[in-house]
Amino acid sequence: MIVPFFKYQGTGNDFILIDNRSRAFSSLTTEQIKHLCDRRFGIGADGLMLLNEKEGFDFEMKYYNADGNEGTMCGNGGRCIVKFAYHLGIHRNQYRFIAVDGPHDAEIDFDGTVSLKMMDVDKVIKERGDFILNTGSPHYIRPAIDVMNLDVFEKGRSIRYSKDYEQEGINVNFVEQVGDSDIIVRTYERGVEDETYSCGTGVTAAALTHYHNESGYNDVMVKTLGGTLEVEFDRTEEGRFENIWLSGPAERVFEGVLKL
Ligand SMILES: N[C@H](CCC[C@H](N)C(=O)O)C(=O)O
Repeated sequence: MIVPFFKYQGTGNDFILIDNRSRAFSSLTTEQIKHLCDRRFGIGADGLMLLNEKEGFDFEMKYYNADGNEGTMCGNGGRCIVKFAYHLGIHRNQYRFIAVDGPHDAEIDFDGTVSLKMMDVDKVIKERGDFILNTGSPHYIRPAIDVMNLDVFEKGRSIRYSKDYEQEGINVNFVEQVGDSDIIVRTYERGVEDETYSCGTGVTAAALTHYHNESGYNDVMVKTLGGTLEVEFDRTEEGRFENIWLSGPAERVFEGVLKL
């Protein structure tokens, strides 16, 4: 099988993108996807996405983690696939696509920044100072001091493989507050089973737990190892999060052709 592919990254969270509108690549196996994402024996990426055609939407996003298994929602991947759609000639003022967690709106700004609307969040569990919430993917948030010097791999891995999460897995984010509306986030990602340079749903989850306005509009700048993302949202009186938008860069890095 000949597979034309494109490599994208959004704040250093990197993905293989495949145009599957012809349905020619729907039969990629877990082993094949894992191999393509391998950084030594394959192309190398944190995840792989298929862009599928979908009635009633601009496209469908099908996301796989680097371990080859279908993942839950990927925020940076969602932003990258919108850029990919644009590069494939799908031009819209406002995009609407369907992903595993439901429909998403998205926009490409004049400077190339991609903004993605995330699903509403109404449940945040607080546990001994930590937070657990689902922003399309499940996230564990642990506030941290001096996060840049933290052993994120070891500490993240131990939470991810703890009794409560061993089975389903969870993404683990360490968050340092550096200003009223500025945070630094480092993430251990399940399915990659390593720290990634950035995780969009994780950054979103971290921002939601670090609101500065009790209710109403909030705007949080989030620094990751791979760059800065912005999260805007409304917090209702009841503590529900709505109109959540994740914004930042999403770039094509290279393209190639693979023989499988
Ligand atoms: N990197 C992704 C998260 C991928 C989700 C995956 N790690 C899972 O929980 O299945 C993001 O930008 O949101």
